Amino acid sequence: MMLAGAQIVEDSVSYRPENASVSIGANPEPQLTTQGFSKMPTRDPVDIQFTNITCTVHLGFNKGSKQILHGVNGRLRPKQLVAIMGPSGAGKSTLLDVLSGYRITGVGGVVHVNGRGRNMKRFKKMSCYIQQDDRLQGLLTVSENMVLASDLKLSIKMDKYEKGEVIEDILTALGLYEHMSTRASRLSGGQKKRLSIALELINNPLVMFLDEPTTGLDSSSCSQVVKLCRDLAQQGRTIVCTVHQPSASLFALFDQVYVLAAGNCLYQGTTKNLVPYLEGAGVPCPIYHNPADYIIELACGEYGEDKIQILTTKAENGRALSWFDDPDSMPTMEVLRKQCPLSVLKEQDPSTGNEETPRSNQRKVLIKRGFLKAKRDSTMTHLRLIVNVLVGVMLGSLFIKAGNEGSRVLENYNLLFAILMHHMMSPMMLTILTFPSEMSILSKEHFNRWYSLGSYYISITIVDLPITIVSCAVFSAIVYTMSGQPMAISRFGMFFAISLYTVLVAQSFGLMIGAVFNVVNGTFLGPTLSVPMMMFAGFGVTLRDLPPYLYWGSYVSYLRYGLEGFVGAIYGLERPKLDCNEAPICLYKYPRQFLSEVAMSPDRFWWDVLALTIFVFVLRIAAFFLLKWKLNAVR
Ligand SMILES: Nc1ncnc2c1ncn2[C@@H]1O[C@H](COP(=O)(O)OP(=O)(O)OP(=O)(O)O)[C@@H](O)[C@H]1O
Repeated sequence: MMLAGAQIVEDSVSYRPENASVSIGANPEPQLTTQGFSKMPTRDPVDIQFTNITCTVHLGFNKGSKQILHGVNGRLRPKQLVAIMGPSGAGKSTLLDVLSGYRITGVGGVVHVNGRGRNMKRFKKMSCYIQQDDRLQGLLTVSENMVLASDLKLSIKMDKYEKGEVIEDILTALGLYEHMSTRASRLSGGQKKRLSIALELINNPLVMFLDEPTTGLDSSSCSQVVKLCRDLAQQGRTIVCTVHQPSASLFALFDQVYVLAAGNCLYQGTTKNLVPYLEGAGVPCPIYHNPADYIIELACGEYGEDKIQILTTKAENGRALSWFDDPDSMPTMEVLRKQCPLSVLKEQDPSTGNEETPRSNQRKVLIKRGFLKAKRDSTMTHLRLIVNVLVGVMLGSLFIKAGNEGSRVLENYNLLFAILMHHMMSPMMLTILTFPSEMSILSKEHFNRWYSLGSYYISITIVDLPITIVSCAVFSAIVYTMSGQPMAISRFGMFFAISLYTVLVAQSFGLMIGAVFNVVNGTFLGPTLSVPMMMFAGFGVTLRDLPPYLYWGSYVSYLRYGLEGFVGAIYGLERPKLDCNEAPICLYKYPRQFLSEVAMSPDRFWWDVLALTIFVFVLRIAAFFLLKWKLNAVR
């Protein structure tokens, strides 16, 4: 009999397309139960205390700054499901960002974990952050998402059957087992949310932060997700969610609530103590009124701004612990430190790097995932091929047989520049348009330590290479033969090499822009920054005619090396005189004459290759550092 876990592994390893027989509509939503989720936390529970947390953002040049959190305090107890509540703009997501360690800029205050100042590296190893938008690999099925995540997050010493058992356990507990062959993009909102949780549960985190896990869900899905979180918390985890305005029944599912208004804490304690707390503060909750609704109305200032002040003072901005159950028995920091001595922490601290698996494994899994995504997104793969064939045929027809005719040398030169434009624009724009959409998933997975940025970067470079090479080869073969360029393997090889290098440089340039700017700004910047490159390429204004003070431009324009390389490939290598069949006088019958006219030397081909190689490396490395900077800057 095959293990069910192995079934999951087999399913995804063979990359079976979606199982049409598994239909969301046809199957009733399975009941969620973490009773089946056998993976209990393996470490001591985590008690988090935060003191005087502030967060300030800069609003831009000359616009000053804005303080979002005003020195809030609080305690997040283990085995508790904690709700951070408050009106829109109160600072809930910001507080969650700070507590999870996601936000680092403009943050003040201290976070203690089990009585000690937070060690970010250790904390990240025990926690995960699930952001509001579901950042899933939509092209992959549930089981593929899980298998690839387990390959990245579980020890490489575990075999696929052991990993399969973990996955099966989680999917069953989260009611996703029936949907494991469904693509993530086709799941319902609640199922997507559960898949986001399932992916992070793989390495069994002790602390989970969830930003608005109930937003956009119907009441039944809301309570399913919250019950799931509560069950996970009861197993020994610390789970913190932000919620907008829960219904009375949903509110009752939380153990602890933390209410924010304009960056201040109005209440911190158990859900059932909220009503007596409000009564004690002189703002009693009306009978038959949902206390969750009432405190939000108070936080919005509907009953007067003074009430906010009263509640903030009474809650001591989160310092007061008297509204917890049994506040006197709550362990002090000293007790917590004794319960969790450094010697134990030392044993628990893995000696490996930031991620769970070695970088070689990360690269292998990411490359596998990249190829699978490329295979699934066949439209894009086909489109790239078709565009290259079409443009190749179009240019080939426009400049048909221009390559060997002495009277059409200038025409052929135009063709070479047009080819260069094609190699520059299509890959650059494709990268600028597609890369920003990858950023949110990259940011989530990288923050949750699935892989290093270097592994990701190398994998996307490798995954794109085959289709880039094939498209470029197809285009080159079509345009080269149709336009009647000299039929010599060496010349075609040189022509293809320059084409490929130009594509790689343009892609790297697009990556630099896509890593930093959004689609709108990138779409403007990419072509705009390419114009000076065209000016300095030596087309229109020859390199000889460039004013001396602008000559430096020709060195920084990769198109100059591309054009020079093309000219070297076609007219260099001591090319004999050209045919002169179509006109009585052929000005450039002798290729050397033409080369001197455009101020290009025939023997610079290898210098051009070297320059383009340097461009590829420098721009790729620059794009990597810009990406790294961007990932930190958004935090
Ligand atoms: N980078 C930023 N620059 C300027 N203002 C910001 C920035 N980040 C957050 N804010 C502001 O800080 C306040 C709190 O934002 P936050 O997203 O934490 O609120 P929230 O309580 O989670 O709201 P919602 O429930 O609507 O998501 C808002 O007024 C928001 O506009």
